[in-house]
Amino acid sequence: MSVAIEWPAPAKLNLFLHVLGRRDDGYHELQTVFQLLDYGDSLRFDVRRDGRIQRKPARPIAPEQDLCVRAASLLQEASGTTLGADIALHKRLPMGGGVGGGSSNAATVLVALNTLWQTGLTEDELAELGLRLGADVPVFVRGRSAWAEGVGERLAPVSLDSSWFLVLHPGCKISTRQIFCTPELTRNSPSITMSAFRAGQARNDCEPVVRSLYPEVARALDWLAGFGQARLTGTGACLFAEFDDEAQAREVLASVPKPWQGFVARGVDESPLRSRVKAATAAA
Ligand SMILES: C[C@@](CO)(OP(=O)(O)O)[C@H](O)COP(=O)(O)OP(=O)(O)OC[C@H]1O[C@@H](n2ccc(N)nc2=O)[C@H](O)[C@@H]1O
Ligand SMILES: Nc1ncnc2c1ncn2[C@@H]1O[C@H](COP(=O)(O)OP(=O)(O)O)[C@@H](O)[C@H]1O
Repeated sequence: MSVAIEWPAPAKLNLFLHVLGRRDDGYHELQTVFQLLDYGDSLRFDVRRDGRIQRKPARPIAPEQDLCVRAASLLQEASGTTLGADIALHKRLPMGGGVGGGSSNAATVLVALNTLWQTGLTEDELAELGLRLGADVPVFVRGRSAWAEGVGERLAPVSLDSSWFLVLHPGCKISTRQIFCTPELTRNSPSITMSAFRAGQARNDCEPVVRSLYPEVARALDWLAGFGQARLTGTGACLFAEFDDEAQAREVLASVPKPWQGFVARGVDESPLRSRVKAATAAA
């Protein structure tokens, strides 16, 4: 069966990121707001009867590390289906950029193949499978901007007043693990409330560490601060600023110095993936 539909895999921003402590398993307890964007990668699927799972194009990630392939294999195993898939990924998001591209790809694979394979897992079951692939996968499975705690798996949907974002990529790739292993990282931030966040009492605890390890990110943050409040997303390397309208964001994008790159995107409470699944369910 050939299914030519594009399935969106949107990006996220962490509007703030507090590190509250470290768990016995080495993972860190966080508090964050995930802002979903209407911009990201997209995927296409062809269901295979022979049970094989293949990524197209095969590069740049080896199949055993590829989150698309790993997500499909996990769903295959959990559901017992004998079906497979060819997965075509159109990559727009920078990898290791803190915008959650790999996690979002994995979530879209879980949600799309659960539909195409008719495996019938619930959203909770898909989110639980996603968490095994990465801390950021559940928010993309659920497809709602959210207040998050734990390692990012305790999620409460939020309605944000956000409008447009300029997301800037300074060109370096940052390992999340490296930032969380740095001794100087603040690990004892107090827990805050949503109203404190809305009042601006929030920051990204990873920013001082990333600034000192990656001077290019520090330069980009200082440059963007000339146009608005510049913040790091996740553990970087991307940073962002919010604008009242698209035109302002695009004007700043046009002046981004080379070799930095960027994109402009709208903040959304509901992800394009969730909207797509709802539309498909309503039409069925
Ligand atoms: C911190 C965030 C905020 O969104 O950063 P970004 O990766 O988006 O920049 C994420 O939760 C990251 O999620 P994700 O990228 O899925 O991380 P994982 O693959 O699960 O973890 C990579 C490594 O980072 C460390 N890690 C990750 C998350 C966490 N809460 N505590 C940690 O200590 C662990 O060493 C882990 O082995
Ligand atoms: N399909 C994929 N897309 C992006 N990254 C992937 C994918 N599969 C595996 N990865 C790995 O996951 C890591 C984290 O990717 P990504 O989610 O884009 O960044 P971040 O967690 O910083 O937001 C990448 O550095 C890459 O090695």
